[in-house]
Amino acid sequence: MSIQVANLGFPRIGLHRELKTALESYWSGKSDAQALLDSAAQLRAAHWQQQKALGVTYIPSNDFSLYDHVLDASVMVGAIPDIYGWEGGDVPLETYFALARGSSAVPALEMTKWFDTNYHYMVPELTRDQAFCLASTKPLDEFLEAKALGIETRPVLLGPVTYLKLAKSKEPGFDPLILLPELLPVYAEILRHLAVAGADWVQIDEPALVLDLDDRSRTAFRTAYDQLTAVAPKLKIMLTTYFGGLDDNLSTILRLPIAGLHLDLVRGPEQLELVTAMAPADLVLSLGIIDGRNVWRNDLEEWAQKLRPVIEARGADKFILAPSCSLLHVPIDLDLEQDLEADVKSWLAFAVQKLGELGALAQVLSGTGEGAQDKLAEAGRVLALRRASPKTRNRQVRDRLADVTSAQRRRWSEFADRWRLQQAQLSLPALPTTTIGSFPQTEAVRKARASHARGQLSDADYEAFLRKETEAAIRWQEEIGLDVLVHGEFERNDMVQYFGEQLIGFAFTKHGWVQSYGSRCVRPPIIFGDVARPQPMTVAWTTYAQAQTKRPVKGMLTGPITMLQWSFVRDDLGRDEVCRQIALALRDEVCDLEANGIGIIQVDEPAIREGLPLRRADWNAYLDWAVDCFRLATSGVADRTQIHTHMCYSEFNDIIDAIGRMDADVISIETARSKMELLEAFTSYHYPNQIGPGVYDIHAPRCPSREEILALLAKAAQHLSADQLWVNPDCGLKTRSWEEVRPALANMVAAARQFRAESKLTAAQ
Ligand SMILES: CN1c2c(nc(N)[nH]c2=O)NC[C@@H]1CNc1ccc(C(=O)N[C@@H](CCC(=O)N[C@@H](CCC(=O)N[C@@H](CCC(=O)O)C(=O)O)C(=O)O)C(=O)O)cc1
Ligand SMILES: N[C@@H](CCS)C(=O)O
Ligand SMILES: [Zn+2]
Repeated sequence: MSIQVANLGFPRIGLHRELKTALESYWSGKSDAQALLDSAAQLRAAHWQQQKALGVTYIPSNDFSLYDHVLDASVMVGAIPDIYGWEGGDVPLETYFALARGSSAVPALEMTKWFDTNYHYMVPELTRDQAFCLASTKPLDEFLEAKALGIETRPVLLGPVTYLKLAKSKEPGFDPLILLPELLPVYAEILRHLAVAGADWVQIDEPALVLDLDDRSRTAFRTAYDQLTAVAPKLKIMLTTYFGGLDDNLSTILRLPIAGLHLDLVRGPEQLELVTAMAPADLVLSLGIIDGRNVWRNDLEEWAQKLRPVIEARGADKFILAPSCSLLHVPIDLDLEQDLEADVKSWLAFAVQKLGELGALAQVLSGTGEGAQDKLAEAGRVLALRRASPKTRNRQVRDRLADVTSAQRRRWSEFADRWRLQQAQLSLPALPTTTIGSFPQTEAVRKARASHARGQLSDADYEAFLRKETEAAIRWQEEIGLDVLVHGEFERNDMVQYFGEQLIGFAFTKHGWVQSYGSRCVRPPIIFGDVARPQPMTVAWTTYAQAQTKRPVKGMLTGPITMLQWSFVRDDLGRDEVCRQIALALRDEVCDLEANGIGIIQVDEPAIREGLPLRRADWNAYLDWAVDCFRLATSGVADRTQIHTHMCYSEFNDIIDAIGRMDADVISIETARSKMELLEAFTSYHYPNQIGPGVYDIHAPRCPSREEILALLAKAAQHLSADQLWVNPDCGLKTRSWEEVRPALANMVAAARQFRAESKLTAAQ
């Protein structure tokens, strides 16, 4: 009996971001719906064929999405809020994209982070009297589409309990989980359709099972799977968990009448022994042994040794090999990368290579396939070379870190004293106005960078272009009367990649795109060695901008935790240690900016909340080192230098104490979208430092009026004292156009002035 390989999800965006191109062309009206649907179908077909060629037995379908799989689940169950005007029947593409991106008439659904990843999903919005119905048969359609191509697939559904746990309601005090009895019949209906169409297995994703669960949630799992397993006795359910171990939820799961259980053995390796000892003899175990969240080549021989006795004891037909989670979170194909250093490249595996690794391991464990054993030996040889490589260690960096003192993680004086000195230096008005850093990354900016990268635009011409953009941005900020200016980040491709490209210990890819949301992608850098900064990274552009104006220009850096969180991190050193190394490199940058006359420096940490471990028991350890790293990066400056930080996409309640301990002089946060609700965490904490609650929702194209901004400022002033407040947008403006940004920021400045005048506030206290 041979061991089979499963995949849980293939990246959707396409090797050359074909989905991005098709979506953006459709949205801009350059192509029609049919062209978009054709491109999507071509991508699905190519991905199924490729997985088949790689020897995957359980190939996923319905893992593809035009925008987001959680949104697809909402559409499948007909959970479409009334404002979108859907009246039943097929959900038009227009409605789907209105939910995803908003339209001139309606805002988009809220978007937030998918567990602890940098992928964003559209939050389901449910009401107490929510009715569900099967509004889309996408899982069935895609199963049949693959079947017509001669490919048997295993459809993927987002599980009903996780779906409800991710959902929100505008009605206070209502927990969407009470809607489970109404939701389950829709899941039952789609399962029946799949069974009739000939599906053998269905993969139902329940990543909520790796979270801390209360008894109600555990009962919900029992209710759901008791019912769903009875729907179509021949359709086997592979209950799929990932992003962590099951721990205290394990016994609940093992009592469910499911046919298969997928375990993330990368995040929860200890589960293997426990589950194989406790699981019913007929339960098929899908072993997630290849990291779907990282890019390192695997030690397959080690896995072979670990798995052999287990497989012998339980029987090969009771196991499937798989990645730990969907491969959505990794780039597609390493073979495309021609510029990576050969040794670093040999240490890596992207989605295609990972499926190849699983195939080789399955063959070795099954005793089939020629040459598979050689592949394992080759992997072992390469990994030994990686372990011995001098590229991964830097004595100076290690020595310097060993010598870090607690004084280096503390500013000289308390905030109140620092603030007095900063105010004497900067003379800012009350409610100072500023922005978060980036200005529109226009087509011209992206084109110039692309031609520069292709060698078609010289260094001198590219720099001249960027100087022109930066200077124009400074002039315009002066004109509209902003108090603290930014240089606009025109030279940056991405707030993490830009720094990764300049630091030692990082590698970066040309084609390693990973979907962040919708058509937007990022190329996470790869941290393979100790991190060091060979030379200043931002001083030239910041000082250039400062030289154009008498007003203060904020230096703009990405913080250590965000650099870590949005990169692929080496797996041979603790994340905390890697983060400390980045913090030291950034500390030097902060000090260099100060030495070059920059009086305000912002160190962005939008990913600090996302990095919070999924289990509460692990929170404090993480927050302690995360705060330490931020302080190490920012405490090397004099009291007169003002340190800002910025956070977005965050609920702050869970981390408010850590935010306090970060001790930034000023923090800007995203609050406009929640109409200042997110500010409550700061109010109840009595946050003592300065704070800029966002007053302009940058996710929507619409321009906020002066009155709207005034109302938000008044609300913020009810939460906090007016002399603590700054006025700024929710986040950077890189995804917006100048046509949208210009009037919005002018209104923001006008609103701040009016608020100051009406409240008789003068200089910041
Ligand atoms: C704040 N956010 C970020 C997150 N993660 C990051 N790593 N960075 C972030 O900023 N996570 C949370 C949020 C997510 N938000 C976003 C917002 C916007 C994007 C985005 O716009 N991504 C761009 C790609 C950005 C980039 O790398 N640009 C490069 C390459 C541009 C490009 O595609 N060039 C073309 C040629 C262009 C031409 O000729 O016109 C090419 O190379 O083929 C650059 O500007 O140089 C996107 O387009 O998806 C992401 C996350
Ligand atoms: N400085 C960055 C922060 C984004 S979270 C920007 O403005 O785009
Ligand atoms: Zn932001």
